[in-house]
Amino acid sequence: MSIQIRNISKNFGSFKALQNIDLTIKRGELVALLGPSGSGKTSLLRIIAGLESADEGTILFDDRPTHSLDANERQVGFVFQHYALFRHMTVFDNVAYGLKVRPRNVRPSKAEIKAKVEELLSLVKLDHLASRYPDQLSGGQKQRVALARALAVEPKVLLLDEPFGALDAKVRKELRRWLRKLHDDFHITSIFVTHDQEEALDVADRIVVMNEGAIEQIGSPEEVYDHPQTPFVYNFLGNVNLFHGRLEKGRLHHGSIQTTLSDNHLETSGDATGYVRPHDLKITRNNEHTERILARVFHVHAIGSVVRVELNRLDNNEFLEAELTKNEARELNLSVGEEVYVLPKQLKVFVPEDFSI
Ligand SMILES: Nc1ncnc2c1ncn2[C@@H]1O[C@H](COP(=O)(O)OP(=O)(O)OP(=O)(O)O)[C@@H](O)[C@H]1O
Repeated sequence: MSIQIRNISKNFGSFKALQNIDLTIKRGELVALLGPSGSGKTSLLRIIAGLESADEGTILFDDRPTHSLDANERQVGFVFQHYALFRHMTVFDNVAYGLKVRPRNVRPSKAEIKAKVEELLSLVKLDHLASRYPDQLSGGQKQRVALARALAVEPKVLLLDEPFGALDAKVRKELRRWLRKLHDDFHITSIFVTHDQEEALDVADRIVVMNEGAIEQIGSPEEVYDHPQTPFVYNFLGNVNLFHGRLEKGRLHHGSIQTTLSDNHLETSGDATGYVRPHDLKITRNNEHTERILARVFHVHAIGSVVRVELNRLDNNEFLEAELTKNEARELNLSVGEEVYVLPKQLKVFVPEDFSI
């Protein structure tokens, strides 16, 4: 099922929770709604689900307005942050529930329900726990039951609201892989809400970045991470170094340095901020480059697959963070306190007239 979200707005009193949201989700896509707390993700999901009504706008499922569809026709499956399993039912009965309560004329036979539930439980690797009750399961296991239960009724759309939010980091990672795999197997059009950028980047086909009730950017994980269109997206998706300065004739003047810009800012002049990802800062001892920034190594964190280097600029005393691979770090062999040169390999400039920085 494809989903079209057209010009959706929602107010709570005078508060604008959603403003003119337009978004098309293709059949079979897995889309993440990503944004900070209060950005409107859950409100949008609830409107798509029909649990909440919009003040303006329309939602279409396969080109049909959802307000003309009753709950059964929508065929939406849900998974919420808090498992919402029936405590007095076994795992098996929880998964079977949606099928058992179907009207008699469309209800599968007992044997068909049993086969379906067993298939789903084996898919989420919980077949050995079918006769347990929710209280006898870990949080991760409960969420897998919730996923199996949502899938049992063969929904056309799967909506997940922070499905792994209450779980610890390791279990979250494992369940992310589950979600991706289930999605690849079933190709159900799915939307999941998260405030965790890593989760969105890891799992989604496309990410919708939300801020203050509006969409900041829509794109593949690579697009939103490598080519943020707004300062907000830069800040929200990963670490970034800011170079506050002035733009003049295609150069950003910051501290005592001028950096020549690759993008089109030749016509603009005035205050501006340069954004550079930590892995786009090159550290060198070579003093030949005219646009180099002199900095002192402040700290080297060598934990994990990347080496993070904190640097203190000597011209304006601001701090920078660079990321090196283990090999680069080994070759450079930096010592805390030594002076080095820093060069931005890629720098994106935003001017405050366009965005509030
Ligand atoms: N029923 C309501 N009445 C009044 N305000 C509401 C209601 N529901 C949501 N809001 C407000 O709308 C804004 C958006 O809420 P929403 O739950 O959609 O955000 P969110 O991005 O999902 O945040 P979180 O990650 O914290 O769940 C918030 O400021 C919230 O306080």
